[in-house]
Amino acid sequence: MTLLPLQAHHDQAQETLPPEVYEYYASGAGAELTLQEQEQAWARFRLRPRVLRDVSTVDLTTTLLGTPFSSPVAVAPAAFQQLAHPDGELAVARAARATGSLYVCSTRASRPLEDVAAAADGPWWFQVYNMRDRDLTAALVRRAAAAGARALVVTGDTPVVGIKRRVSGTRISVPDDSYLVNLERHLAGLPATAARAAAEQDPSATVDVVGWLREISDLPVLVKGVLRGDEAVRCLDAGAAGVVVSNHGGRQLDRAVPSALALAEVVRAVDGRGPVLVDGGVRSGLDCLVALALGAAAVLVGRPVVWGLAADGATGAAAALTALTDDLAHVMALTGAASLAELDPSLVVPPATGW
Ligand SMILES: Cc1cc2nc3c(=O)[nH]c(=O)nc-3n(C[C@H](O)[C@H](O)[C@H](O)COP(=O)(O)O)c2cc1C
Ligand SMILES: CC(C)CC(=O)C(=O)O
Repeated sequence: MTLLPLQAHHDQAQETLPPEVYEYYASGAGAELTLQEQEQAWARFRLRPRVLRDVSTVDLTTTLLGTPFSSPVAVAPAAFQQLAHPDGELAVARAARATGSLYVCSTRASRPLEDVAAAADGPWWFQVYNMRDRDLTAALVRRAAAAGARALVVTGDTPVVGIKRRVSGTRISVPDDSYLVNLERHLAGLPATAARAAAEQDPSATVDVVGWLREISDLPVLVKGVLRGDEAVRCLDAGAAGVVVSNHGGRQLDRAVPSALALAEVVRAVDGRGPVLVDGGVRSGLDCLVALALGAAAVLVGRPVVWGLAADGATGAAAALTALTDDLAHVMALTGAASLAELDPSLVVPPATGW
């Protein structure tokens, strides 16, 4: 069940955003089976609480790749946030700073990276789309590193962009000044269509991209979009510092397994070699609790932050993060856990069958 403040943001965004923009954010690929199943999948787990523990204070602080955060609820990378609110990524970065959450900035940010970094004014990570023009990718990554990104998150599930039928009739055409804001200076006056072609994801990219990104940036690299244990190991063997279990919010391969059902296998396979983060359909403290108990180091949220942004700028995005964090603290108390270290798989009963 979606937390009430998140539902209110969603409803307000749906009422106020131009319909094609709302549909762009809300939609999933194909018949949207993964999109639908994703939220429900978290609710298929049951809990085995502990009793009579001192939960007078619940400590949600955590550390990711050596950086402390106030909460394990983090902001997933989401493209073109200026379509939701004029402040776009700046507002979301400010929201993450206000709540002490990790902010992951998308390659498709619609505000200049350096301005986003200044708004984040603290630890943030940069999501990388490996573009057809490698020099363009390298230039952007170097700028992100220079602006203070502490890690790179390379998205592995988007060799080509999933077809969202809902928007295919009225496909939003992202204006060039939003699309190219971070790219055009590296593209030496190419016309907009050629620039956008150079900036497409490169479908020939392999896991070698992990080593390349490390080399050019000197930053730890995580791979996002992992849904199998063996693939997680392949990424780590290629030099990844961690992985993000994700199906891109149901926007890429329809019928991909919900993240909730992939997480335990990936955690087992990674076996402590690096952090495993997760996203997809997280809409309540209980969803976060299940993810953390199964071994996630942090839980990223995509659409709820976008709806908060659309509803009320930085204040709305921060309210979404705070609502999730407060709800997590509440259900942790009910589970008998006073800190994240007290969450473990024994608290969770998985669904009776795989699916
Ligand atoms: C509108 C939108 C844009 C997104 N843009 C990106 C992106 O630029 N890069 C990326 O790696 N993932 C992107 N994602 C996927 C999110 O990072 C995340 O995996 C997903 O939204 C999580 O699911 P949730 O929205 O159900 O929380 C996007 C998701 C949405 C909804
Ligand atoms: C440009 C797109 C691939 C951005 C994205 O990741 C998405 O819309 O899901």
